[in-house]
Amino acid sequence: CRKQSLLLQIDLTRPLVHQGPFDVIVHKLSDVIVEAEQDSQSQQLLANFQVRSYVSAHPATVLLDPLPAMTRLLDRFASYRIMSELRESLRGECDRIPTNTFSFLFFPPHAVCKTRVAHGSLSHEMSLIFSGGGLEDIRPPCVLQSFVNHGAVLHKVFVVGDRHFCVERPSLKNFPSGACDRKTIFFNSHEVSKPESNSDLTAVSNHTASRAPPSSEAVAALVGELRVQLGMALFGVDLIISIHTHTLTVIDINIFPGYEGVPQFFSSLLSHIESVLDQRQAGGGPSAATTGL
Ligand SMILES: Nc1ncnc2c1ncn2[C@@H]1O[C@H](COP(=O)(O)OP(=O)(O)OP(=O)(O)O)[C@@H](O)[C@H]1O
Ligand SMILES: [Mg+2]
Repeated sequence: CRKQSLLLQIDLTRPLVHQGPFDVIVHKLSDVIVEAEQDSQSQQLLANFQVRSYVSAHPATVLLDPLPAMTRLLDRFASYRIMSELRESLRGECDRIPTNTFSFLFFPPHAVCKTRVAHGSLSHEMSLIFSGGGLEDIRPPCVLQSFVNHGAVLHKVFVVGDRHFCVERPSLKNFPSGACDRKTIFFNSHEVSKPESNSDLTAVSNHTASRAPPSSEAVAALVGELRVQLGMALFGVDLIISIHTHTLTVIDINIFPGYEGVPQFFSSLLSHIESVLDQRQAGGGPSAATTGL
């Protein structure tokens, strides 16, 4: 009967309850949830969707991904907490994942300032500050992350259930370490780390270190741990490798990232859905099924 399954696009202008029944709902509501705080049209879309009440009325429906898990990642405070817990839990297995928590007691050479809200168009407006004086330029609520020189290479890991794929993207270039009086640089993250990005901020000098990819064991350990901690199946992790210490730093965890650069996305998603439905049939129960694991 699975062979006869249908793929339906949900019509957000009609109540979800009139459109099912669904075995699995795959959604990308993160931006709509953030925009609904300001925008009445997005509020209306969410009101129509009513996925929470749909899932409580249909507990066997698998939601990819569950809203509480996903909503947590809309707040960079929460995702940075997850990143630092990750470091603790991987300490034994993988010493290559260092701290990226920021201490206000010691101003690091440079810091990247990001909005607290992690989704929506404003969340990509960032700044790079070079001294304690640069703190005057930041607009709370925000988070500060130590800037790591990483040779202008970003490694984006795309997770689909138990599979993951790694692609390289442009990234911020290296800056000379040490105290300096350089002015704060304001940038939009999409100008530096999209496949087509071509910004002065990503221009690489001849002295850039060679681009060794991250260790596949380290990435697998990291992804495995994150799947458990997040309870999500569709997420991305952005990694950089320090040119000085060669350690990996997690700089970002993304909800349902743009999988355009992953040709295997659709087949991996289908096979993940098959395995979740098989678990459900075998009596895995709704709570196991809705975790998206
Ligand atoms: N700690 C850091 N050290 C060095 N560069 C950083 C750091 N954090 C961010 N960057 C640079 O800024 C870019 C954007 O950062 P980040 O991934 O947090 O933004 P985003 O807007 O959340 O991204 P996404 O498009 O994945 O949603 C990175 O791709 C990288 O080039
Ligand atoms: Mg990112």
